[in-house]
Amino acid sequence: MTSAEKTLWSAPPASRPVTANVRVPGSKSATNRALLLAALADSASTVTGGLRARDSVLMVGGLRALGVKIEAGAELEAPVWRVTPPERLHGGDVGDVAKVDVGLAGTVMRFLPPVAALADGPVYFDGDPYARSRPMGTLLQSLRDLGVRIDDGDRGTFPFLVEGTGSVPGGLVELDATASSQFISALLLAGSRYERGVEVRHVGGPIPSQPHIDMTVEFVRAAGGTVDATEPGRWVVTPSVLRGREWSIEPDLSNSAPFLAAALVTGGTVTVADWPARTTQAGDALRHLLREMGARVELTTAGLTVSGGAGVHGMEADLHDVGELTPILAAIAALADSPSRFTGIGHLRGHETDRLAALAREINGLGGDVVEEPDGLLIRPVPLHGGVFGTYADHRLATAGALLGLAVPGVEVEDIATTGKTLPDFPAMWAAMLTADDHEAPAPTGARS
Ligand SMILES: O=C(O)C1=C[C@@H](OP(=O)(O)O)[C@@H](O)[C@H](O)C1
Ligand SMILES: C=C(OP(=O)(O)O)C(=O)O
Repeated sequence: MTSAEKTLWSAPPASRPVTANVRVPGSKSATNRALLLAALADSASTVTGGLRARDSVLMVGGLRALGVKIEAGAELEAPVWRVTPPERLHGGDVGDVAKVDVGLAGTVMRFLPPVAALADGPVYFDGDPYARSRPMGTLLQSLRDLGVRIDDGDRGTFPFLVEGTGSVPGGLVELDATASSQFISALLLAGSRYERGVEVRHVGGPIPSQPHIDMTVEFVRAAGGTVDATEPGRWVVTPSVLRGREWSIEPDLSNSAPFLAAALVTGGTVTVADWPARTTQAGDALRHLLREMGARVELTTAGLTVSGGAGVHGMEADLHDVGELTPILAAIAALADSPSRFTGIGHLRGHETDRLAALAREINGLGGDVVEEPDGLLIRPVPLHGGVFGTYADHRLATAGALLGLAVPGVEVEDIATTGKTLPDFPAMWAAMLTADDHEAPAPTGARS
């Protein structure tokens, strides 16, 4: 599709402060970890409340290609999958290989090759054209270091063939995970099934997205695996049998960000239901980040309630741990009453698109003043005007454009359907939030923090 042919979505402006209760679907990161660990377990599992969006559908498709039985249950209350692992993960035969489509999903492109290495034959990986631009070479080299044969035609990226032999020797591997925490998570998730387990040592600068690594450790342990994470930059997973179990998935807190931000920028109140009291999700940081930008934030038994009305402030923040929140925070910052500087996010150049370049280009296209820095963004708020907001197949660029459109008339977001990567029905959810006349946000009571 040329950009002229791309569909434009007229972002609805907010005619008054947004007041709504919102329920967001399950966490992408948690759903894909649970599905994968269920596939490696010794017996069947259920995954309840998981995300049904492009990234999890790709994970389901990839696991099915490896012979895992995944049945979707009735969805009266919450989506349920029943996952039955096969006796042996199945590769293909030469000339009839198993095929995994990773789309543009980091969790699928990084987490599944270490699983495919356990299959009894070759597994072919490919994805969206832009998947080839996302960092992969480090993971492929790490798998080779652990005894896995991979034919990537020396490209270090897609397409490639993982030549599964039914087992992986495993052991010690040193890698540089400055480009993505997912390299580490990928090896820890599969490592229990390697003959010698896996010892991962990071050599390099700071690792991004620590909460996501914490989530991985938590999930492997919850599946019955053993992970030693006591030494910074080193993780040891001992060989062990993973157990089938019932996984219950929390709402995706990072995907609640545009809705909560809508309350802040319009001076309204939004409550996101079922916010966990304790979680490893990166999105939990919204509680302090939105407060710093001027919101009133209360965690109650009803959920997380964010209210605006006292102004929108810029902030200086190191977003290294919570990089996936950057697009929405950048949109808030462009509407604030003082400048913002976000640092520690150079790795966002390897996300769904080069997010630093894309945010600068698109906000500036609306008249903004955003400067791309080596490891972040400097955002000076100035009056914005309408125009096309490009999204580059990036779900979080699209929701950032929608947020800007609440405050700036005439914003046309390109390819809003790209939100389906992690948030199906985003336009309908957004419209419901804006028309939620009769949805009075509950008075926050019983605050937990
Ligand atoms: O493991 C995960 O589920 C994720 C890890 C992070 O990746 P990076 O460390 O590559 O930023 C995060 O940005 C991504 O949205 C999800
Ligand atoms: C970086 C992200 O996704 P992925 O899992 O594809 O890396 C994201 O969702 O912000």
